[in-house]
Amino acid sequence: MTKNSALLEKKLEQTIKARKALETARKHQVDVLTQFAAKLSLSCKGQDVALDNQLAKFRSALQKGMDFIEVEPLIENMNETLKNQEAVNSANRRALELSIMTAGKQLQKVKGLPDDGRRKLRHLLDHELTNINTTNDYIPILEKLSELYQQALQLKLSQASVTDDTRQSQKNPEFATELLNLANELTFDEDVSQEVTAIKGNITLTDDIDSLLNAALSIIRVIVKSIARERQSAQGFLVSLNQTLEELNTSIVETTKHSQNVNKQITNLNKRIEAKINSLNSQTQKATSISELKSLVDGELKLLSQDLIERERIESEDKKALYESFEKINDRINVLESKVNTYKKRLSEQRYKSLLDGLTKLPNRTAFDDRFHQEFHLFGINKSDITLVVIDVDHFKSINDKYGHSAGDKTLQVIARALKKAIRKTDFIARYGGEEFVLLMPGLHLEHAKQPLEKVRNTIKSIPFKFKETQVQITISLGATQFKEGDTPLSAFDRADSALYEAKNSGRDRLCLRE
Ligand SMILES: Nc1nc2c(ncn2[C@@H]2O[C@H](COP(=O)(O)OP(=O)(O)OP(=O)(O)O)[C@@H](O)[C@H]2O)c(=O)[nH]1
Repeated sequence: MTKNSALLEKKLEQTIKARKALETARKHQVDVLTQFAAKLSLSCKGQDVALDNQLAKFRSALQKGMDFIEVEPLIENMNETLKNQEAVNSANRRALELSIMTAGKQLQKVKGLPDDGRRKLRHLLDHELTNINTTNDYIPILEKLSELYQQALQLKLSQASVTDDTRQSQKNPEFATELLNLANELTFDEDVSQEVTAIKGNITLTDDIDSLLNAALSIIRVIVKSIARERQSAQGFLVSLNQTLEELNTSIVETTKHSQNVNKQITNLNKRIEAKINSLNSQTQKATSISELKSLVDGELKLLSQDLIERERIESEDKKALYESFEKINDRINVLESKVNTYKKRLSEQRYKSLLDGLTKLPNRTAFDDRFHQEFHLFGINKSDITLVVIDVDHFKSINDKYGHSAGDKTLQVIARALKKAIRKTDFIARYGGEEFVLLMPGLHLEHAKQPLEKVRNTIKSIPFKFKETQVQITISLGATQFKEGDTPLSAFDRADSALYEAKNSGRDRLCLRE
C-alpha cells in the first residue's frame, strides 16, 4: 500500500466516523424532538376532538420514525385545526371572563360580606381579571372567587341557623301571662287539678312559644275531657230522670185503669142493688099477708146485704190499691225530687266554684267583674265613696325562677290569705290573675284608704317567707283610685292600674294614689 492510499484510507475512515457521529447526534436530536412533540401533543389533548385525533396520528408517526415527508401533511392539518382552535379558545376566554365578572358582581351584592373579602373581590374584578394573558391565568382567579363564594355561603348558612335558633327560642312573655291568666280563670274538677297544676307550672317555667303552644294544647285537652265528662253526667241524669218519669206514668196509668175497673164494678153493683130495691118495692106491694111479706123481705134483704158487702169489699180493696199506688207514686216523686236536687246542688257548686280562684280560693276575675259592675252601678245611684286598688306582688317571677313553681304557688296562697285577713269584712278582694289582686273598698274615700292600705302593704312585707332555708322578704306594690263622676269601669280600672305602674316604676314596695 502506497503512502497516498494509506492516507486516503485513513481520511475515509475518519470521514465515516464523523458521519456516524453526526448521524448518531442527529438521531438523538430527532428522538428528543419526537419525544418533545409527543409530550406537547399530549398536553394539547382534550381541547378539541378533531385535534386530538390528529395529534394521536402525529404521535404514532413520530414513534414509528416516519419520514418528514410523510409527517408533513399531518402537521399542515394540525396547523389548520390549531388556527381554528385559537379562535375557539379566545371566544371561550371571553365567555369565561364575562362569567367571572358576572359572578363577582353578584357576590358584591351579598349583604354582610366581611370588609376584607369585599376588598379582595373588588381588586380581583378591577385588576386581576383585566391582566389575563393565558387561559391558565384564570385558574388562580377562579380559586380566589370560589374562596370568596365559600365565605359568603358560610355567612348565609350561619345567618340562617341563627334565625332558625331565634325562631326556635322565640320568646313571648305576654302570651305566657295571658295563658296563665286563662288557666287560672278556668274551674277544673278535683281529679284533673294535679294535671292542671303541672301545666301551669310549665307555663311559668317558660315563655318559649313552642312550649306555650304545647301547654295551651294540654289545657284544651283537659277542657275537652271535662266537657265530655260533664255531658256524659248530664246525659246520665236525663236518662235516669226519664226512666223515673216513665215509671211514674206507668203507675198513674195503672191506677187510673184500676179505678175505671172498680168504678165499672161498683156501677154494676149499684144497678143490681137498685134493681133489687125496686123489685122489693113492687113485691111488697103485691104481698097479701104479713108472713108472705116477711119471707119476701127476708129473702130480698139477704141478697141485698150480700151485694152491699160485696160493694164494701170492692171499695175497701180499691182504697187499699189506691193507697198502695199513691205510695208508689209518692216514692217515685221523692226519687225524682232527690235526683233534681242533687243535680241542682252540683250546678250551684259549679257556679260557686267557677267564681272562685282554684289556687288561692279567693273570688276570681269573673267574680270581681260581676262585683265591680254592681258597685259601679250603685255608685251611679248613690254616689257613695268607693276605692279601687290593684295590688301586684313584686319580682314574683324571681320566686318561681329561684325556688320553683310550687313555692310560687304557696307564696300566692299565703299572700291571698294574708290580704283577706288584713281587709275589712265589707271589702271585696279577688285574684285578678297571676300575681295580681284587686280590692274594692266600698264606703271609703281614697284619702281614708291610704292608712289601711299601707297596713296591708306592711303586713305582706312582714310575712317571714322561707325558701330552701333562706329567709325571703316579699313586698307588694299598690295602685289605688276612687270612682268619680263620668267614670266608666274601664277608665277607673285604668287609673288604678296606672297608679300601680307608677308604684312599680318608682321602686316597688309602695302605694301610689291617683285621684
Ligand atoms: N307559681 C305561679 N306563678 C305564677 C302564677 N301566675 C303567674 N305566675 C308568674 O308570675 C310571674 C310574673 O312575672 P312578671 O309579670 O314579670 O312580674 P314580676 O316578676 O312580679 O315583676 P314586677 O311585677 O315587675 O315586680 C311570671 O313569671 C308568671 O309566670 C301562678 O299561678 N303560680
